[in-house]
Amino acid sequence: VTVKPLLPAGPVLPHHAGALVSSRDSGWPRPRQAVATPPLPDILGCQLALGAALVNVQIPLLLGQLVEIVAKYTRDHAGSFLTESRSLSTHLLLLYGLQGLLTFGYLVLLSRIGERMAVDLRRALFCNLLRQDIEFFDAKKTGQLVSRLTTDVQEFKSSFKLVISQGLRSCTQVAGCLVSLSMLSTRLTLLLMVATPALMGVGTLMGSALRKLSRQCQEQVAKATGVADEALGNVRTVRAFAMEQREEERYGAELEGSRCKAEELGRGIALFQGLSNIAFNCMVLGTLFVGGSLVAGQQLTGGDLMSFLVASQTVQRSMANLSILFGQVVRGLSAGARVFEYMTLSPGIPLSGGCSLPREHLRGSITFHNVSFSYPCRPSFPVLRDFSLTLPPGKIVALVGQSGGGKTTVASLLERFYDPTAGVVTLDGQDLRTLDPSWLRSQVIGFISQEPVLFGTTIMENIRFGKVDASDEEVYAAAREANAHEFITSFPEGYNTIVGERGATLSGGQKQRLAIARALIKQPAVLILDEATSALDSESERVVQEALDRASAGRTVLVIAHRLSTVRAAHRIVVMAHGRVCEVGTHEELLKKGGLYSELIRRQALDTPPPEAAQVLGHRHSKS
Ligand SMILES: Nc1ncnc2c1ncn2[C@@H]1O[C@H](COP(=O)(O)OP(=O)(O)OP(=O)(O)O)[C@@H](O)[C@H]1O
Repeated sequence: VTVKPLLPAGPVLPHHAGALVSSRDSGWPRPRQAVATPPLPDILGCQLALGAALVNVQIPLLLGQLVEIVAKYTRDHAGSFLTESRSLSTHLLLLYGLQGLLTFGYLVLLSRIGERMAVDLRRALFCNLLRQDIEFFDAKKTGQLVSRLTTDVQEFKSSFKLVISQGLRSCTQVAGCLVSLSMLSTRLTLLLMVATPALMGVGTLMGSALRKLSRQCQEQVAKATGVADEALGNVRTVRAFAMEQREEERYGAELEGSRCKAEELGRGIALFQGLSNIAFNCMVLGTLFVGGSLVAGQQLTGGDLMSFLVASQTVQRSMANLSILFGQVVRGLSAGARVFEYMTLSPGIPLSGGCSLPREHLRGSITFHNVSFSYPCRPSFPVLRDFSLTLPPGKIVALVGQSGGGKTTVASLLERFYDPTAGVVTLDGQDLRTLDPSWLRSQVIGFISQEPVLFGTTIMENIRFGKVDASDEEVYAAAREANAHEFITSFPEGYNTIVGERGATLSGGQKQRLAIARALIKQPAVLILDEATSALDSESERVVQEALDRASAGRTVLVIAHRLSTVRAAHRIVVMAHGRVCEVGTHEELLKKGGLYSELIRRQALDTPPPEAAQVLGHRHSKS
């Protein structure tokens, strides 16, 4: 027995801008440990943003001084305007240049930091999601998980970027300009401090109503997209039922709903813009009016009034930015919380770690000892009760019983998708819980289900999914064993044929044979066939069954079957009812016994079309 250390059960956290290191354990890249101190680009980005804001505070003051010189020449017409204004203009030009450079610098850095952070978050989240227990996926919708990977990370990244680019800049500008303003004129500043928050309050109220409307608008668009997605994704069903017209109408109705909402939002934004233009212009007029009377009373110079106007505009713009930013930050934080909620989840069954048995000593004997089990999402509904079963090495055991009786659940426990609530499952006498799950799944057990899922890549890659490092020769051998080589080579692109999304360009029988090749390439000691031929027509079934019979030789095989005609050859047939084993024997023994199995056979014969029924019944009569 070789023992691998258990992977740390803790969450996978992203390294902020970090590269990933490959983990041999899982085959998935895992992020390096999170670093405690912020990396250099973050600090530099903040410093540049701060610098740009401080330069912005300086500019109104210099503009005021320039206006003073202009006013002086308008009054006196003496001396050289160019000479007097040269140094100030050069200073301003330099500040403009510096401000542009700093803005360029911090935006580049910010974009770099933000994008890398988003990639790190997505990778770490995806990595952690793939590690979760199957029960986690039972309870969650795929769309919800994908949305955390896309929309939520995007929202979190945007608000992070906004906090630094706008938040830091706006706060610095508000603080700096308020100091400048109070130095220019205390009375005007007090007036501004009363008027601005009042206007901001009204603006914030209107803004939150608009945001609510915008959310409703997005939800309506998402609804319309959902309808289109469903119709396009299930186009075959839509075509088969000639429901194109109805789907068009459904989509049209949702689109109409989103148009109404979007127009309402447009009207709201227009009103907001119109009112805020009036408010800002009134503020300018008010400042000019009060400031002008101060200038007339020689309490303020014309240049100072100009500085005040520019600086007060900067304060108003910055405060407006901050109020928008607030809503964005709240949304970003809740998106971040949703992302981190899944990133800090730890699976109950680790992906890898534990013992593995050397291949030469592996016999493939499986035993369920008094296993009881309920699905975690339905804990009060027992699926298996005191269930005991032995799969002898190299033998075929068939599991039959009523639909919903728990047959697939037995296979899921064997794959260790779940752990039993009570009792033990063993492989060659070793409790499955002590064995390395990734070794068990990738090297011991081959699973072939009723509806095989293929990936939208080449046939070669799909078969190699069973053994990542398999050579081309191994792939060909597995395909031959699965009766698939012939049809694959008949395609113009052969093994490089792209199978389409979920294998849509292949027939059911072809998909199933690729799934068999994919399972066989790992040379599993134990094979689970869960209703593997039930979705096929009789000709495909014959070809697939032939491949399965060949694959079953010398392996421990668990066949789960509805159609009892497919399990007659099994070394042992186990009949399940109410989560327990109620009969065990060969086909003949069970027929002789006249219990549940013979009842199932009788019922199936009645349901089966005449020729097959005759065959089943004929077989039954000849044996009994
Ligand atoms: N992921 C799940 N979460 C909760 N309950 C489940 C889950 N999968 C199956 N069940 C329930 O467990 C019971 C056994 O299901 P299972 O799929 O094992 O039956 P089965 O014998 O394989 O049925 P069939 O022959 O129809 O495929 C059923 O009542 C089913 O509703």
